[in-house]
Amino acid sequence: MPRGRVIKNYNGYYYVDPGSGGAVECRRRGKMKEKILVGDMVEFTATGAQKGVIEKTEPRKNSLRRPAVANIDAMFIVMAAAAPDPSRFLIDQMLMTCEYDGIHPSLCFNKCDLDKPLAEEYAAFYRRCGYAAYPVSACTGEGIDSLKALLDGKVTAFAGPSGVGKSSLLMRIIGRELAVGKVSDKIGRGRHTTRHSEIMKLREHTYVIDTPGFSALDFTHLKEKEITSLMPDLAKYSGHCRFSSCLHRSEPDCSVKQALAAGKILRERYDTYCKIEDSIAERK
Ligand SMILES: Nc1nc2c(ncn2[C@@H]2O[C@H](COP(=O)(O)OP(=O)(O)OP(=O)(O)O)[C@@H](O)[C@H]2O)c(=O)[nH]1
Ligand SMILES: [Zn+2]
Repeated sequence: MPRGRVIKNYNGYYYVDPGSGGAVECRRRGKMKEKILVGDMVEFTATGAQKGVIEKTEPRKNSLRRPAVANIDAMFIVMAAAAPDPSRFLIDQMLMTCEYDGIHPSLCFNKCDLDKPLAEEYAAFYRRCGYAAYPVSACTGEGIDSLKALLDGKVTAFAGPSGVGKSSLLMRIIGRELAVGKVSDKIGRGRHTTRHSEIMKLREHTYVIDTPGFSALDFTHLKEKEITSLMPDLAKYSGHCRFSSCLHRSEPDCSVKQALAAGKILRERYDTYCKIEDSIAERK
């Protein structure tokens, strides 16, 4: 049975990319119970020229909750070096949201043409926390080629707050390379149009996804212990405290506090942890 990747879900149709020959417009088999997400690998029966019926979805390796997309190989959180100014707390929350969905993201600091030293500083900071980070400029094209090289053979999602230049960046990346999908349509869409997650095919085996509506999780429903598990740089130390119930605040022999004092955990990251831990405690 032919298989392919769902690249778009629109008006009850699923558009499935079988790898070559263009997208196949599919309905789902009525008796199918499972939800079909953009990004899912599916098996389908061909029913006509570029038409088919999805019979089955294959197991997912991961999925984002909002927007619901499956099987992401890589994810970039896009922030601007300036205009709007980056907020470490927001960046941390977005990173943690990806980790919660089982995706270890990377970062792009766009608009590096506005403040190169700041973009570099932010990137260096997050590299120290264990995240790949790249200063780029959608305007001047700086850093775009190295970013493009990272996309090869993967499905890469881009997420970020409004105004950071995510659309401009995607436009730069996709440029003339686009093989499938109507990107000018997509990128040119007005601010008030509902945006769907849609996978854009750059070349064989290489796809990018815009993730409109991606926003930070509400962490207050998590257990305090889960918070460190979403921060790999803290998680590395959190299992070694004297008390297994340690919240890494004022407890004695806390290995997180020791790592903080030794500069192995960065102060701003610990501050994020405390801020979220406080919000959980307040909610109780
Ligand atoms: N200086 C500079 N400005 C940029 C760059 N990239 C984008 N911009 C500008 O930033 C503004 C926002 O860019 P968009 O691409 O619309 O940003 P977005 O993140 O897609 O925003 P939403 O559509 O609201 O999600 C526009 O005025 C762009 O011209 C860049 O690399 N440098
Ligand atoms: Zn501790």
